[in-house]
Amino acid sequence: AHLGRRTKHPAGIPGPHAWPVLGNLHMLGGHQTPFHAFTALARRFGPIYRLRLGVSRCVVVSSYALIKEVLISKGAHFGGRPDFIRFSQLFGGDRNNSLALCDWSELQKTRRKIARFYCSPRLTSLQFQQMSAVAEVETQRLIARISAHGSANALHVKPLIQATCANMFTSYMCTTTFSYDDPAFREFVHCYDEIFWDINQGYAVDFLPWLLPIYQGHMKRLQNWAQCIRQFILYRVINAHRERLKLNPEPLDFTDALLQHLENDPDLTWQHALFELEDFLGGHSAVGNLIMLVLAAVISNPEVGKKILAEINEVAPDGRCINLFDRSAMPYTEATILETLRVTSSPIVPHVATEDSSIAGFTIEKGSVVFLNNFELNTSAEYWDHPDEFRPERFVVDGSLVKPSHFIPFSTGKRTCIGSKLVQSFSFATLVSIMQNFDVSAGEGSLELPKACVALPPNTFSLVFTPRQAQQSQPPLAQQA
Ligand code: HEM
Repeated sequence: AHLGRRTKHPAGIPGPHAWPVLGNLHMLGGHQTPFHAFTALARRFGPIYRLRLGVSRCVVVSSYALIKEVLISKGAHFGGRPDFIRFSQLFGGDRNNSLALCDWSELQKTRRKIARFYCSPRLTSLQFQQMSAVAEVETQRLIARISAHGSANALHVKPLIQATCANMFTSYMCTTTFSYDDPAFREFVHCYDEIFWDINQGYAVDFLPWLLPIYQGHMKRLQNWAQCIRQFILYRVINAHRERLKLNPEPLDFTDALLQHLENDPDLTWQHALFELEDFLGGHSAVGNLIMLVLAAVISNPEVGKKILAEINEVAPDGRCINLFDRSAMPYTEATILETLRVTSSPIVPHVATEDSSIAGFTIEKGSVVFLNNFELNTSAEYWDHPDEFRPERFVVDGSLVKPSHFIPFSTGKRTCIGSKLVQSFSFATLVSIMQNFDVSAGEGSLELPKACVALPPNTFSLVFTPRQAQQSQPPLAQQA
């Protein structure tokens, strides 16, 4: 009876009746994901409604017009992040150590500025050339490794793809790479994958902090993964950079720039660089998961794979290695990555009102958590033709890639994703080199794409990689490596 009742909020925002203690938390259960619940509630209460999730006062915004109001026109009022305990556990007890989970501050502005220079290089810049070169080297190492496995058995390829992406990130940002066989590196990559999976799950303890005692084991695991990652970054990346910078203060890469900036600021220490690198290098995990999802989508939609292959053969008829400068000539391949982002619909990290404000004329109190329901934006028939179908061509108009303005997989406004260019570049490079070299087919495990989540569990489906006939005239890459 509670569920159907509309009550009047003092501020007038519509929303369901909230139970004592749980608030509306119980309403998120019984749906495939919390975002399915948000969408179902939007059908009843409209594009803005309020919820109370345990201790948190929340607002859910589901239309493009209102999402823009929160992120752009009133971005300055909604730049905070929620105080979920798990967020702090990952960053040494203080979520403000994290770039993605901290509240807005001057430090955050500066960190974003340094990061943007490296993460969003212009096509004509030296950084872009470096990114392309890194992608080429690392994808060739991946191809060699897959070739060495052979096509007789399915391959649990996720750890390998994650290691490739990790090396792309460490090569580009830290001028360092690691062997696939290095046990500490494998553990580092695995810990990130566990964290990425975990952070993409919703837990009641985020909203009911008194449940913490029964989540102790879970929190300890999170801390241990984060600790393992930081040890690796400290001993295998930062120490060498600090030593080299003492001899030559000219910054060679992102890590140098970060260390120099932080060491010149009396309020900051090199530990800030450690947390920052933890955050940035962790981006590789998102890229690796996305590549796995794109491969699953391509296998499940064979006509999509054929069209990507046609682009590959047109751009590189001689089988040469495709690089990032080829991207503009391969709109369908790019569109396949975008379509995967659309259907999986990675949630926008919740925002928090940092002052009293309003949305759609409704008063929003400081401290309210704002959920931006981009799942609705990505899957509603209001915004897309046949939204349930996997159709990359929706992003290709007259042979060019076109993104509708309501498609914001990396969000928009002042807290927009810093890594979107890295994602699009490295996922493109990995996808085309795999498809250029292998016919990829299903192994074991379901290839169904998750909804409202861009993460797959660390132990997920395997795939079969059969070398393409066309490549057989060239020396096998496994022998070249
Ligand atoms: C599949 C890949 C990825 C997707 C779909 C994605 C999407 C997003 C989204 C939706 C946000 C929230 C923006 C907001 O709150 O308004 C975000 C934030 C962020 N992303 Fe990504 N991201 C991806 C990969 C990456 C990578 C590779 C990096 C690494 C460099 C990265 C770095 C960040 C950072 C630092 C933030 C926080 C920015 C801030 O709060 O100021 N992301 N991302």
